[in-house]
Amino acid sequence: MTRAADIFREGALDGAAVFVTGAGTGIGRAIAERLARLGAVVGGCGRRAEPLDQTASAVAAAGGRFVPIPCDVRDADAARTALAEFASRHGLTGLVNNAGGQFYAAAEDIRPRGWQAVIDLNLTAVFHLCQAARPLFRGGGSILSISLTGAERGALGMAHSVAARSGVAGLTKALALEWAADDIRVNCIAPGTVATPAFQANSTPELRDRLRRETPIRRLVEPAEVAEFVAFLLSPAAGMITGQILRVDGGSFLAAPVDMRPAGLGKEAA
Ligand SMILES: CCCCC/C=C/C(=O)SCCNC(=O)CCNC(=O)[C@H](O)C(C)(C)COP(=O)(O)OP(=O)(O)OC[C@H]1O[C@@H](n2cnc3c(N)ncnc32)[C@H](O)[C@@H]1OP(=O)(O)O
Ligand SMILES: NC(=O)C1=CN([C@@H]2O[C@H](COP(=O)(O)OP(=O)(O)OC[C@H]3O[C@@H](n4cnc5c(N)ncnc54)[C@H](OP(=O)(O)O)[C@@H]3O)[C@@H](O)[C@H]2O)C=CC1
Repeated sequence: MTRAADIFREGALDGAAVFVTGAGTGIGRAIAERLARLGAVVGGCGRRAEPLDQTASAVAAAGGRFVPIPCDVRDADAARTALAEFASRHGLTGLVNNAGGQFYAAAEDIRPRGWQAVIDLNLTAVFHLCQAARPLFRGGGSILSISLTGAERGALGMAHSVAARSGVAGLTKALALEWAADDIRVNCIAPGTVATPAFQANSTPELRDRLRRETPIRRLVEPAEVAEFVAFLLSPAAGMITGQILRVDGGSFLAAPVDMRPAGLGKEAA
């Protein structure tokens, strides 16, 4: 069976202009490439120019349009400027808050700067970009934030990230209500484990095997499966979907969380 669904017709997103954060690598790159193949012009940011240029080359090779705009989303002014620059040239119909991440640590080992770094990246930057996007949407828009499955259930070794993602879940619902009258939809996608290079670099084969076994559908999520869902939620087909936390996790929300604390990485949760 083909795992990475590829269900949309060519040109399904013609006329769309979507800004994707963290578009140089992993899930963000998969999203950027897919949206561009469907006809959207995609603006992508990240701190490093080189990965963005690689996404630009891949998109161009497939005949699409990708505008690399390096910036740090934790710098609110720089992020606003990057988004406004893209929107002034191409318009804006969608925003995908994908840049994010964390380190794994027991709650008692998270120091103030580590806490702040994760909250700034995974929550505060998302708020600033949503706020910046609002006046740039003309005639409606769609905002998606990439979160993490299980945030609302809790997780071991990720207290800072779970707190930030829970904040994003609340923000998603609040903005969905406030902006619905302007046809701005706001949703959150919560993936299970995705075997991106970044995740591989921060995990052992044993841990990945365990995460696979603990996922009711016995495999990890593919970036293309997140990207396809993003395309759907940005499209008019999802016109009545807003304020939702939508999991792409093979059912792992229903299973016991894996202990991500360094001392017990990959072991059974107690
Ligand atoms: C079932 C679970 C599945 C999990 C699935 C999720 C997977 C993913 O999300 S993977 C894809 C995302 N990629 C990453 O998470 C990797 C990138 N991570 C980071 O870049 C950092 O963790 C960051 C988000 C905190 C980035 O912050 P930045 O400001 O760039 O980082 P600094 O190096 O300056 O550190 C700031 C602060 O944080 C402390 N810190 C960093 N690592 C640790 C650690 N392992 N333990 C404790 N504290 C840590 C660092 O020490 C700094 O504080 P001070 O030392 O006090 O200055
Ligand atoms: N992989 C997984 O298993 C899962 C991932 N997720 C989430 O999905 C998202 C993407 O993850 P994934 O593709 O695996 O990870 P990556 O680390 O590959 O992607 C993160 C991207 O965000 C960019 N980024 C990080 N910090 C900043 C910043 N301050 N400003 C601008 N860009 C930034 C990075 O580029 P640069 O370094 O150049 O800035 C990078 O391209 C993250 O939010 C992650 O937490 C959720 C569930 C599971």
